[in-house]
Amino acid sequence: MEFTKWQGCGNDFVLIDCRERELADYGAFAKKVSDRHFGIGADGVLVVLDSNRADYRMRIFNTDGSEAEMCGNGIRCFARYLRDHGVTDRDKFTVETGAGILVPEIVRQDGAITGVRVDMGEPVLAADEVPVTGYGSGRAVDVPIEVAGSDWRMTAVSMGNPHCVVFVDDLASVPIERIGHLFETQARFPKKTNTEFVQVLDRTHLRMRVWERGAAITLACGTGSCATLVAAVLTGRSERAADIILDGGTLHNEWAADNHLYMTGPAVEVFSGTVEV
Ligand SMILES: N[C@@H](CCC[C@H](N)C(=O)O)C(=O)O
Repeated sequence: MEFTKWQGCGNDFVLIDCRERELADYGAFAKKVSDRHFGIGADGVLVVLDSNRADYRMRIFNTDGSEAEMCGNGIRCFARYLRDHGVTDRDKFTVETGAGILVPEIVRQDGAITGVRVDMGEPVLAADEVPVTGYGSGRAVDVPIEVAGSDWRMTAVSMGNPHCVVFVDDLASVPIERIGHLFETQARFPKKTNTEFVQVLDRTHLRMRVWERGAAITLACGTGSCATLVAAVLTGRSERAADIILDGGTLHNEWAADNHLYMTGPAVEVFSGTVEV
């Protein structure tokens, strides 16, 4: 099977176009090819499919084989694949995802593609829809949570997939390698969770590191960057537009007046090849 390898802010993906040929088990494929020693190496697998509700459909599988509802860095790579490989001749189109129908748009400067801007839809804040339990059905904003024997404060946001946003004073002192998995599997999150640890640099610059559900530490998380902005605005920490500075690059996000999140950032093809399935 032919594949292309992509990265957006260092969050990397194997992309396969399955419009002509579906695989029997995408989860098993993702587990196998994501392995950095025995496979191609990636944070997940993106699958291009036809849709009867939108122009295209994207599915995303984590390195552990689980399927996620959405992937922010992934949808930018997905959009550039469609444009660069001539699948579409349009710069703006609709993509069906597990988080609904989203709209990426190719960004150009003097004609050259510089990135992708995505209408990421509206954040979901109702606790039972994130889902997170134990905080009623209202919003879980700046609420206490116990993880790894310590008391933390977090804001729960769904961008189609669940996020737990934790603001800290000193990001460098947070042992994410040790505690990330304990946040992911905290019993209050019935579908597990992605966790963003965030240090506010100023009202338009937020430094974020992530532990991703089903994939562990990655260099960036697009949906997580949107959840971070929402949590920062709701807790009075930032303006409604900010740069989210990740280990692998920077995303510019805006929570606009229409309640939609708009995320802008890079998407780069790294190499292509053929893999046995
Ligand atoms: N890296 C992604 C998110 C991928 C899915 C996530 N691990 C989950 O299980 O929800 C992004 O850029 O949003």
